[in-house]
Parts: sequence; structure tokens; C-alpha cells
Amino acid sequence: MSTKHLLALLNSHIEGDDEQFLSIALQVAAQEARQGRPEEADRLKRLVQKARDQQRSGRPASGQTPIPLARPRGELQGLVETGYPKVSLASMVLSDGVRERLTRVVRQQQERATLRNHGQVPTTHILLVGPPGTGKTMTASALAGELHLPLFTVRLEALFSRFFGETAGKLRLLFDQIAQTRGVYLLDEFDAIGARRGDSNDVGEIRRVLNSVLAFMEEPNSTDSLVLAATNHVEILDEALARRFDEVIEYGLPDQSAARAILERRLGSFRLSARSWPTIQPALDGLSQAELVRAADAVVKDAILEGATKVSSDALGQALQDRQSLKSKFRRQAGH
Ligand SMILES: Nc1ncnc2c1ncn2[C@@H]1O[C@H](COP(=O)(O)OP(=O)(O)OP(=O)(O)O)[C@@H](O)[C@H]1O
Repeated sequence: MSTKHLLALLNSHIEGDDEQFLSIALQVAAQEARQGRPEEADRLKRLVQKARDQQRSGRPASGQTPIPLARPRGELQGLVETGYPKVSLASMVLSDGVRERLTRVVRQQQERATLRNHGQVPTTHILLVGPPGTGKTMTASALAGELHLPLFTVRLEALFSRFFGETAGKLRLLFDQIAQTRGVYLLDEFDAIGARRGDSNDVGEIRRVLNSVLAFMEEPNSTDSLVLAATNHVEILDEALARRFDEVIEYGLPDQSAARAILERRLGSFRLSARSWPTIQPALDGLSQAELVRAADAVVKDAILEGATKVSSDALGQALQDRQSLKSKFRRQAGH
């Protein structure tokens, strides 16, 4: 680094001009690259990026303030999706039992200070189990929405495939963030940990990942972050792992009245008249919440474009039948 750069750096430091300081650091990085030292240049650029991310998230470079980060930084970028959902539990159609349990989780989180004053901790680690499209992801959004917390989602299968051999290390980064930043964390496709156990190439890696997750589950959760692990296949999860959750919440396909409630909400003002329901009832069986929502959306869109103010029972019945056919086709292909 030249004296000119050093002087400029000192000057920007004295004047407290962070932006100037960082842009001089970038000039030094460019100089390093030109002089055939790409590693030094990269290190500098990464540090500048880190400082900028910290500035943006309002966190001082050296401190560990509990200000939520807008999005994960450094190596976690691209692995974790960040959102600020506005979903509420009231917008979900749930069985009384599941609603009660989720409401209790929210209450414990909201009153965690009171609980801690009495030597208790709120529920934080929850396993969400159920078939696709039954509301596990939506639950994570609703809990984040109710608690006004950011939702960080990480798909474990993607983590495995992208960072073969480094998954445990990447997970550690995530766990460190959970310890520092309060939020709702959704570990989606959690069964990926168990699913690969049969693959002999993966044995060492799987053991490391499993140990890393087990250790994490035992660590004190000082931010009381909610950690939700979602899976369609509880049967392939490691038992030692499943046992470490505070709660296991099971999701299932909706019964007739839940299916109707989901459709009615989704159809909104386009809803069917009460006397049309019996005709579509047989087409509801076996469809997931997500499939019902898709069928409702399809007919509402048609109605809008046709200038209609209501959907017809024929159109809705057909859309539901289409979903049923699609489902049985996939099931046949999967050999069920
Ligand atoms: N209980 C529910 N109440 C109302 N709508 C629901 C409910 N469950 C699911 N939905 C609708 O279905 C969509 C998909 O559900 P979601 O993504 O939460 O399912 P999932 O269980 O996470 O599925 P997967 O296992 O495939 O990830 C939601 O965005 C929502 O529109």
C-alpha cells in the first residue's frame, strides 16, 4: 500500500467518513490485483463488503447488538432466504388442536421475559410434519407475522447438493446466526439429513451434519429464536434428532369442512351459493390445502376475465377434478 493511500485512510478515519475509508480500501484492493496479488485483493474486497453489510443492517462493526439483520451476510448469502411475512394465524384454516398449540407458542414468545424471570424458557424448537401443501411453510410465515420477526428459510436439500463435504460447516454458520439474530428460522426439507444416510459416499458428511445439528439443539438459545424444522417424511428422521424438539406438530389433509373453509376464504366475494356446495363436495376428497387454493385461484381468474361476479359450481367442480387427475397421475408415476 502506498503512503498516499495510507494518508487518505488516516484522513478519512479522523474525519469519521466511513464511505471514503471503504472506497480507499477498494482502491488498494484494485492496486493489489493489478500487482498480481489477487488473494490479497479478494480479502480486502470481502472485508469492505462485510463492513458495508454491517452498516446497512445498522450494526456497529465490532458490537453484537441484537438488531435484526436485513439479510444474512457473508457466506450465508444465497443459502438463506429472508422475508418479513404479513401472514397471521387467523388467515389459516387449522384444526382446533393445532391452532391452540401455535397460539401457545406465540404467547410464550411474546411473554418470554416473564417466563425467563421465573426461570422458564419459551418453546423454540418445533418439528412440523405432514404431507406437501398442508401448511407447514405457511405456519412459519404466520408465526413470523404474529411475532413481527424476520423469517429466514433454508432448504437443507439445496445446502447438501451445493456444498457437498462442507454442509456441516455451512450449518454452523447458520446456527451462529440463530444465536445472534432473533428471528423465525425454517429449516425446510429437514429429512434431507436422514434421507441420505443410505448413500455410502455421504457417510462421513452425514455424521458430521447430524452431530452438528444435535450439538446445536443442545445449545442455549439466548435470542429465543424460533427454529422450525419441516418435513414430509418423519419416518426417515433420526430418532435422536426428532426427540430433541420441544414440540412436534402434525399437519394433515383437510376434512370436508376445512376444505370448504379454505375454498370459501380463497373465493372471497366470488364464492358459491350455499346450495351449490353439495355438488362439489365429492371432488374435495384427498386434495391438500395448497391444491384447493390453486383450484380456487384458477376459477376466480377465469371469472374476472369473463366479467362474472361469482364462480359457477361447474367451473369449480371442474378445476377440482383437474387437480384430482393431476394428483393421481403423479401418484401413478411415483408408483404408489
Ligand atoms: N392451513 C391452511 N390454511 C389456509 N391455506 C393454507 C393452509 N395450508 C396451506 N395453505 C395454502 O397452501 C399453500 C401452500 O402451503 P405450504 O407451502 O404451507 O405447504 P407445505 O406443507 O409447506 O408444503 P411442502 O411440504 O410442499 O413445502 C399456502 O401458501 C396457502 O395458500
